Amino acid sequence: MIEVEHLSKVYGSTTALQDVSFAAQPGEILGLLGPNGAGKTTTMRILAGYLPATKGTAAVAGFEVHVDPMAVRQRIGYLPEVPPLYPNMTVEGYLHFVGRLKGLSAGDRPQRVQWAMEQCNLQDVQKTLIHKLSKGFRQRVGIAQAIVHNPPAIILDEPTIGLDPRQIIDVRNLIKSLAADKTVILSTHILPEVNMTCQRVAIINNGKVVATNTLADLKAQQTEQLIYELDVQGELDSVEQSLQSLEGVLTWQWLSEQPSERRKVRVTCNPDPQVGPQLTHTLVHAGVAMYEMRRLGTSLEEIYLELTTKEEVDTSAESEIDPAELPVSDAIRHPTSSSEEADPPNAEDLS
Ligand SMILES: Nc1ncnc2c1ncn2[C@@H]1O[C@H](COP(=O)(O)OP(=O)(O)OP(=O)(O)O)[C@@H](O)[C@H]1O
Repeated sequence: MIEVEHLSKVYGSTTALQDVSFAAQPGEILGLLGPNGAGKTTTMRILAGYLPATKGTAAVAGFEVHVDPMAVRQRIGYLPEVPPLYPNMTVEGYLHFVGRLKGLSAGDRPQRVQWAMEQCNLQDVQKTLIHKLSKGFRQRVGIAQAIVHNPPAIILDEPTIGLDPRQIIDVRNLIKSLAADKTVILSTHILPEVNMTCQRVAIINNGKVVATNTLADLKAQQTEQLIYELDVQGELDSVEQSLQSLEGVLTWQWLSEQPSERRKVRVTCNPDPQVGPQLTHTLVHAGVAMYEMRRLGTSLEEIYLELTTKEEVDTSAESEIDPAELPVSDAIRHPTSSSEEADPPNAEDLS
């Protein structure tokens, strides 16, 4: 139903997406998971037809976005990060207005608006002005405007951001009910969101898809390796030669470049439990001082962190903050860069 193939997007000197591919089928909720700035919004805006891709294709129900944008817009519902609402309209009036923009006939509109309000549990506030609604209700109105024309595909950009826990549960349940007969893609930077709502996840980092799988398979895949983080002091060559000499060591990656030859290194090994003791023995024997050796777990949070910090770490040798030293939950829930401001509501966003 939704197919994205080799999508790239360049904004001036910023490459926001590089060769991104994934697909989602009817009845499925696919989570697009990644830290701030990963490229989630860019992907969604291209899919919704609001932004041209630099390369690659995005298609909905067999229609390519750049070839037949009108056909795609009729088949897709899009909730941007900030819903494009008109605060001085009533909920019902606004949904009629959006229905008209989306090409619903005057005869069909009352029934479709009623249906969207029922789906999103908005009947009690249908005559209320939008600016008087709570954030949770405004989010539901945002979802209602995305589904009012009954599209088979829905894309939701961070649909639960800023909601309180009760509202989050309500919106998640609403999304699950919509997915019964539709294809839903939602973006989030929060792992629990995917865990709670999605069957499958595409993890995106620095504009690239670094994993696509069910969460269960993702976990199974990662437990085929053991990962150790070492804090060592010694000649670089001695450390690297020691690592190279061990059969169980698959790869390693320096996490920090620090003075006085003390560094952190992340070592990926095959799952043989003997590799850990062998590592210690070989390094100490080579005259390398070991301050710490930590085996990284395989919780989903750690897997996500591993997948989404790899490249950052590789290229951040000179940065003052070592991402590997951030607490896992902080790095995931409180990424350092700020969110992109969504476009201000305008009539084009409603079309
Ligand atoms: N209009 C633009 N002009 C220039 N660069 C942009 C523009 N929009 C996005 N970018 C850059 O493209 C990259 C991807 O941004 P995007 O908003 O798609 O990420 P995101 O994963 O949705 O992030 P967030 O979770 O913060 O919304 C970032 O580096 C961002 O700064």
